[in-house]
Amino acid sequence: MRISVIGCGYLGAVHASAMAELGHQVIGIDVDERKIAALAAGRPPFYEPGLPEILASATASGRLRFSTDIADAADADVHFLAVGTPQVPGSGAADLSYVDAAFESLLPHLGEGALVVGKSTVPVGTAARLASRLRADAPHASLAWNPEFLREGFAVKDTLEPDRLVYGVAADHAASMLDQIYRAAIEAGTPRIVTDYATAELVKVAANSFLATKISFINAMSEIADATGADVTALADAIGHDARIGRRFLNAGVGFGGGCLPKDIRAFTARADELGLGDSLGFLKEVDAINLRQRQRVVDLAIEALGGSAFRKKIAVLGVTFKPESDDVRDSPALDVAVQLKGLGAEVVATDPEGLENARLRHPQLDYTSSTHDALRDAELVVLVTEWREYRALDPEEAGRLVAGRRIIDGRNVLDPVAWRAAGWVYRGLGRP
Ligand SMILES: NC(=O)C1=CN([C@@H]2O[C@H](COP(=O)(O)OP(=O)(O)OC[C@H]3O[C@@H](n4cnc5c(N)ncnc54)[C@H](O)[C@@H]3O)[C@@H](O)[C@H]2O)C=CC1
Ligand SMILES: O=C(O)[C@H]1O[C@H](OP(=O)(O)OP(=O)(O)OC[C@H]2O[C@@H](n3ccc(=O)[nH]c3=O)[C@H](O)[C@@H]2O)[C@H](O)[C@@H](O)[C@@H]1O
Repeated sequence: MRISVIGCGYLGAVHASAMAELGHQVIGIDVDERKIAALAAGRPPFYEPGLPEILASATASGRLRFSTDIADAADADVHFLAVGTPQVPGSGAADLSYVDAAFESLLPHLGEGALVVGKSTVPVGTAARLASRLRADAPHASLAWNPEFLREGFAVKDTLEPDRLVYGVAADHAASMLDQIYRAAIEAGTPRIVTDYATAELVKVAANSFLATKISFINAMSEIADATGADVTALADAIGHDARIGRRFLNAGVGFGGGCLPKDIRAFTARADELGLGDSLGFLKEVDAINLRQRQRVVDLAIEALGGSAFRKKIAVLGVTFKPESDDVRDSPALDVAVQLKGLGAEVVATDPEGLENARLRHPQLDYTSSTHDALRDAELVVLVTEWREYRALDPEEAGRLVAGRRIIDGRNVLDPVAWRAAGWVYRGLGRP
């Protein structure tokens, strides 16, 4: 199939490369010239394990090209829309201006029988609106909504071997075209749900809302655990053995961040409000509030560990990205904690294996180092906020020789409290006695 992918960010660059890996002829389009130049040269503009390999092989084979000119997408049979849908500043609603602009720019280039496939996460009702636009101005083309469930850090595997495929379609031929694209996954047994536009749009935000709720649930339990001396990690293990609950996504800590979960639950709530159904999703506001409270809890624990004030104290912040195996710092709890501590007068030194470039752009006021040792050296407090493997593997004795005070806040509950305390550290996790 000839495919275009419009928007080559975290989602689109991986999707374009993975589609070429499957043997399709792909063109990636983006308005960002630097991004396109890097991708065309076979260099991913962000960190994603596995992407360099498939991008390099696909660009070298000629199956994958990139352009900033949407007219270069005109030959494609299928056009994936993968542009951003960020939060409107000051409101929870999704900003659809990028989707609308990309869609409008594509309209004049749609060939006979072309299929436009939405991948971006959008408020329910968006696909129906774009479909009616197609009927008016490009009736020879049609629309499908095919939400994406990939996780950063596992994006290549999740794209090539998804848990499920969801197609929101208005006609059978759209589903057949998508089947041709995803033939390899379908033949490998990937479940495929063919449904209407509204359901497909809702599946995506419902999935992210459920995941966010699961995390906030366990974080609420961690607050109760802290107040009662219980251990939230043992609690998660115990309830997680019940297959109906499941242990995954029950890790208490500084909470969820990133370019998706936080904005998606807010956009879903805003859409429900528009539909007059605000009460139905009222609990998502609580999910959001619990999540933001976790960041404050980490800051409060830090102050407490420092005897009541962070002023002029050196604090090593381990991690700036919203999760390991990604360089993404969008709505990162780790960076939020670092910024708050800096605001309280602390001398914050943040470190991260992959996220420093993005963090510097967003928060130039912080001090950064790429060396974990330099961050730890003479610190009076260590705050672990992103559980990169190298931080999980820190040796308490070795780290203890670098710091000025053996105090650590484990914002991800990933260290062994017994080992750290045995090495003389004051250890605090969230919901761990
Ligand atoms: N990042 C992720 O893990 C996932 C993201 N999503 C959804 O996918 C969408 C994209 O997310 P990300 O890739 O993370 O965002 P991103 O911000 O990394 O990428 C969006 C890209 O679209 C480009 N763009 C904006 N307007 C354009 C236009 N008119 N024409 C061509 N390109 C244009 C931007 O330059 C940027 O490179 C969002 O709706 C997000 O919720 C869904 C699943 C996973
Ligand atoms: O719509 C999206 O963009 C994507 O959002 C999430 O993927 P992602 O944001 O890459 O990261 P997750 O692995 O879901 O983690 C999200 C956040 O939750 C936090 N988290 C995760 C699990 C957990 O138990 N506890 C916890 O605090 C992570 O640290 C991270 O900050 C979903 O998992 C994907 O299925 C979805 O496609």
